[in-house]
Amino acid sequence: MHKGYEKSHAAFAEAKNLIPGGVNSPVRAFRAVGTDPVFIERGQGCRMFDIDGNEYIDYVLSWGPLILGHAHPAVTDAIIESAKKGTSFGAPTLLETEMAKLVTEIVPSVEIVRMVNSGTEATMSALRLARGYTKRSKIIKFEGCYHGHADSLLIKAGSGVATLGLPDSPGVPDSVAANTLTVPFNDVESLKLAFEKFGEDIAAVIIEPVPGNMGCVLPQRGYLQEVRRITREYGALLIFDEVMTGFRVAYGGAQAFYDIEPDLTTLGKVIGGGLPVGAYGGKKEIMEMIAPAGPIYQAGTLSGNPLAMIAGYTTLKLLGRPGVYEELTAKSKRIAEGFKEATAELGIPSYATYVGGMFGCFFTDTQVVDYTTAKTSDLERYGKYFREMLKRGVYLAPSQLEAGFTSLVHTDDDIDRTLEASRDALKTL
Ligand SMILES: Cc1ncc(COP(=O)(O)O)c(C=O)c1O
Ligand SMILES: N[C@H](C=O)CCC(=O)O
Repeated sequence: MHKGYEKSHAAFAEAKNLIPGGVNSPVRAFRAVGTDPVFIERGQGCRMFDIDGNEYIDYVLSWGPLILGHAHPAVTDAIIESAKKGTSFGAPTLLETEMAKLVTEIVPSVEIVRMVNSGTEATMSALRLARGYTKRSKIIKFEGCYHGHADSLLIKAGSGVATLGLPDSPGVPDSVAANTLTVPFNDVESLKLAFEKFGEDIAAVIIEPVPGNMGCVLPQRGYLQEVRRITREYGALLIFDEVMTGFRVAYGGAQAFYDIEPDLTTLGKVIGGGLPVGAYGGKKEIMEMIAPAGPIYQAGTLSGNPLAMIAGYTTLKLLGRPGVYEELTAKSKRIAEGFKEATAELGIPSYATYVGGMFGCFFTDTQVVDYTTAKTSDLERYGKYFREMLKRGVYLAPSQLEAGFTSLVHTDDDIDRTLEASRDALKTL
């Protein structure tokens, strides 16, 4: 039985006096879905439990990292054992080399890799590297793609920036913003035009190969190949931001799934197994421009932290078992197709996507291919759907403009219950 949200409401009221907006990352505030956030007490498997005693089947999974579910015993045990030996050394450890070896074996284009502490650090560092390597200033990003909160990437960004309607954040100097060009995703002609005009100045194109920060949007056939061809033609680096798609769309990420070789790759989320980690890697010739091998500076007091490394290493090892990505895909497919089927029966306009362990359920009858089409979704209807699902024990992303995630611990029964809740919730809209 639903136990209400009394304690969560009180906790949020108190938090708002002490933390900006009551949260440590804007997307957690539930602003786009017309309610207060629930405060979480604990997680186990695919379940989360809030402080009022409500239980949820979780499809946010800490925004992607928890592909093995909450508190996976192997990951938790590894963290505890590692913590007993010390929590940080600020000096090299053997595990960092093991981790680098594993990542370079899994991600096809990554020959050498540097660990950082978040996805934001990874993309910010990759851009500095691209600019230093090419000696050019401009970058291209795609409308509705989110690459973390570094200044030059907060232009027409997705995720919380889009949800809160803050397309260009105050505090980013005009001189920085001027070096970021934006084009629509899945639109080859716009990319060509940008290169025809500014080609000599463009250091890099940074792309979410499957954007997951405007809902889950799929690249159209041949699109990523064209992006690769054009960047090569103009001598700009292609950066695949696989912070979300890495180890989630396929073991080797979207680059393995779509068979594209980017010059640089950024990683985060799953690579940390639920602890704060990011990474960037790629061709040795480019990566060796990074200090101390080369002149481009990037550093981190806690980078390569032993707890984060062991959590990530244990997670990646477990993901290497046969059948993992087929299983994740089958689960995402059931969610997306179940949503599509129920909305069709009820005459509600909808569009749904999935790939690997990611899915998107949109309230629009427009095919969602970019940010403009993603925004044709009925955001109010999503808000109501979200609240009805929450009441029925299903925790979805608190914004239509975010992807959903499946894990290895969602069972068929969990998905049956989710689809049942979804059908009930849809009937109330
Ligand atoms: C594709 C992508 N890149 C970068 C980031 C930034 O990562 P972080 O939040 O760890 O800084 C995110 C998520 O936030 C993301 O989804
Ligand atoms: N969409 C973001 C990451 O993928 C959500 C995480 C955050 O900003 O807190």
